[in-house]
Amino acid sequence: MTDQDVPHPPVPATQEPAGIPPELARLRHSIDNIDAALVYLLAERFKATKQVGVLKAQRGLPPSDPGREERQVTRLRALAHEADLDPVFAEKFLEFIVAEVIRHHEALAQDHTGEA
Ligand SMILES: O=C(O)C(=O)C[C@]1(C(=O)O)C=C[C@@H](O)C=C1
Repeated sequence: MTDQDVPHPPVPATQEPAGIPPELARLRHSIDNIDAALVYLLAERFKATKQVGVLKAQRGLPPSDPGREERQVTRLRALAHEADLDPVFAEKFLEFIVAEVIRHHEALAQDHTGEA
């Protein structure tokens, strides 16, 4: 059984202490919504990369693809620029995620090698 199989109630927004300025409470509520969206978006990305990992393991392809990463970084930096987000931060964020994906791919490749 995985964590995803366990029924759980909807996750409420964070509980803020009484007496904080309403503007701060409103902004924090918005931040909570954005964080929730980020978590769901990341979960979808990892679902897709897991399938990529299986495909690569089955075909004996290397877990990482530096050429693809370079193209992604170029595109992401341009998007960040357009969106008024620090491109250096955007690149670091992608690097952080991709490093985790590669770790997953390596584990899948290991499992695949271990199969009879
Ligand atoms: O596109 C791939 O080949 C992937 O394995 C996915 C991904 C990514 O997370 O975007 C991860 C590792 C690769 O080095 C490049 C990209």
